[in-house]
Order: sequence, then C-alpha cells, then structure tokens
Amino acid sequence: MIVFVGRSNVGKSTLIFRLTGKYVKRGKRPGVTRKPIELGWRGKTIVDMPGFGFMSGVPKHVQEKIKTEIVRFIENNADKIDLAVLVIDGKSALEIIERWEKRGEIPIDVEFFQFLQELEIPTIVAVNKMDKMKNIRATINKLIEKFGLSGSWDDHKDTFIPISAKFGTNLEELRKLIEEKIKRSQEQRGL
Ligand SMILES: Nc1nc2c(ncn2[C@@H]2O[C@H](COP(=O)(O)OP(=O)(O)OP(=O)(O)O)[C@@H](O)[C@H]2O)c(=O)[nH]1
Ligand SMILES: [Mg+2]
Repeated sequence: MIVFVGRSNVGKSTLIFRLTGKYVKRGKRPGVTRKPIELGWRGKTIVDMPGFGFMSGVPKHVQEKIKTEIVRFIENNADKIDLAVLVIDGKSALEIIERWEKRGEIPIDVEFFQFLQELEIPTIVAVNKMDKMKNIRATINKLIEKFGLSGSWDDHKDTFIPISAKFGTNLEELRKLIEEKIKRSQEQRGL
C-alpha cells in the first residue's frame, strides 16, 4: 500500500492522476478529497488521502476530525504501508512552516514527517509545484533542516524530490524512486 499525504491543495490527487492515469477527484480549492480513496495500481493499493490543515468552507473542528482520521488510518494500516509520499507545496511550505514556528507551534508538515518516521514508514517528500519555485536547492536544504534531518539535499536525494504534477516535471524520476523505496522496504521486512 502506498499512501499520499499532505496539506490540502498541495496536489496529491493531481499527482496520483499523473502517475497512474486513474481518475481521482481534483480541484482548485482545498478540501476536495474528504475520505481516503483507495485505488488499485500495478498490484498495489494507492490511497489518496484527504488533506490536513486549512480547507475552505470547512469548520476548524471538522478539519481536526479529518486530521485525526488520517492519523488513525495510517496507524491502523502501518504494517501494510510500503511507502508514504508526503506531498508539499514547494512554493509555500517553507513560509508556512516558519509562520507556525513563530507562533511556537509544530508545523503540521514537520509533525507528519516525524510521525511517519516514528512508525518507521519509508517516506518520500514530493516537493510539488516546482514550476512556481524560485530557488529549489536552497528551499529543499532549508526544508531538510526544518524536518529535523542533518546534512543537505545531497544526503537525502532518495527522500526529497522536486516535481511538478501539473506539468509532469520529474515524474519519471519520482516513479523510479517509489519503486526503489518499495523494493528496499519489502526486503527489510523480509517479504
Ligand atoms: N502550478 C501548479 N499547480 C498544481 C500542481 N499540482 C497541482 N496543482 C494544482 O493545485 C490544485 C490542487 O490540486 P489537487 O490535486 O486537488 O490537490 P490535493 O492535494 O489533492 O487537495 P485536497 O484533496 O483538497 O487535499 C489544483 O488546482 C491543481 O491544478 C503543480 O505541480 N503546479
Ligand atoms: Mg485531493
């Protein structure tokens, strides 16, 4: 099982559509995907998760409930999950992370990345919307630091990959990365 997680509106559903060619609901406004959507792909199950964080027209307590459901889904399926693809919006992620830090809160992307690490779920961070990014290398280096990892992008090339789901940039590379990580993950678990 491969789960796609991330804040609302970062492009999870668009990416799944691009990778699999399968129809998934996508949209301009946050909060399009409301429940985990499972689809079969190459003998695997891909799960399109609702986004966490802000959703237009959705009350805060409902947003919290959706987040709890995502966490629960991942905990309940942890032994079946071969890989998580954490999708972030490369243009705004860093700014949002810094805003949360200033308020003394743990940024939701950082929290999720660490949650996946605690569950020992292999994770790829797909830095999406690279078509809108200015300094890709510097941004990814900063993100790596914010996620609590040491070193720079060169040390985490198998984890952080900039892509554009909209324009198809780097999707072949991402596909390769996904396949490699799944293979390694299954070997480690003796499958
Ligand atoms: N510029 C740009 N826009 C993108 C890219 N990928 C997705 N988008 C746009 O981002 C918006 C949200 O896309 P979705 O795929 O619905 O996002 P999501 O993460 O599934 O959103 P939720 O289901 O609400 O959590 C759409 O308007 C997409 O066209 C990208 O690489 N570049
Ligand atoms: Mg979606």
